[in-house]
Amino acid sequence: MLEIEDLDVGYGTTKICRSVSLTVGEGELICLLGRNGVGKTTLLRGIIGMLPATKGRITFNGSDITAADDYDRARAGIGYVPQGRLVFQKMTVLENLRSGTMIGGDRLGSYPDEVFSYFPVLKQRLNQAAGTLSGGEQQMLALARVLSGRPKLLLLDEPSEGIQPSIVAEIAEILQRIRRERGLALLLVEQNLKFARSISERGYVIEKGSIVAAGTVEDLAEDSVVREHLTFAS
Ligand SMILES: Nc1ncnc2c1ncn2[C@@H]1O[C@H](COP(=O)(O)OP(=O)(O)OP(=O)(O)O)[C@@H](O)[C@H]1O
Repeated sequence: MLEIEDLDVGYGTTKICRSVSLTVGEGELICLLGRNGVGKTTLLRGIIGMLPATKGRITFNGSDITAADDYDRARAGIGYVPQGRLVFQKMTVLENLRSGTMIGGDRLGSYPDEVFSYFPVLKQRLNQAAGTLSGGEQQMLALARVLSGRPKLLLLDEPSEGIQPSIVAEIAEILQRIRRERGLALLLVEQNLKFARSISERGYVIEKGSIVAAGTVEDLAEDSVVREHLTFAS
């Protein structure tokens, strides 16, 4: 579904990601692990079109999208939940959800009821300002908003950051369910190896902007890989 080949991405003349190659198959849950500041977010920004590729190619569902703008990539089915969640704090839960359906082409701003089957807590909070939700609820709202646009591939930037472990486990279960029921593919950026292991089968490790290891999550959880490239033990 997503194929990244030999990609360079950076800010202006500063190259951050170098010769990155990775794939995400249809319905696959893939993790990208790495310590702080190694280029994980930069790579996601390159995939969604916020930053231009200076080398390499991105193919999505058989189409070369390397030069496509961010709007067209979203319309093609790439959803993105940035680090820190970034919901509209002063808008209600309902207004936040409606903003997500714009990308799906539904300009009337309706939202699919099925998102409430995944996140029932949001249905009870529809008229509450998003900024008054707990961190875990805001993460669920950010996920639900993007899912309202019916993406085929979801890019998630450190969804477990700053969220209590029981909610992290709940989010992991919800993501598994969405994958089973909707065939959604996921590229999960994480530092939390335990969370990444709980939902992905395969993944990559990035260090200083380059992929330094790839394999099953069990391979990546080996002591030697963790010691050399990651922060968290399993
Ligand atoms: N807007 C920017 N302009 C210039 N450099 C940036 C910008 N954003 C990030 N960087 C630099 O790019 C490098 C990689 O940052 P990035 O946010 O991609 O790392 P990360 O792996 O996602 O880190 P974290 O886990 O801490 O979020 C860092 O050296 C960072 O300082």
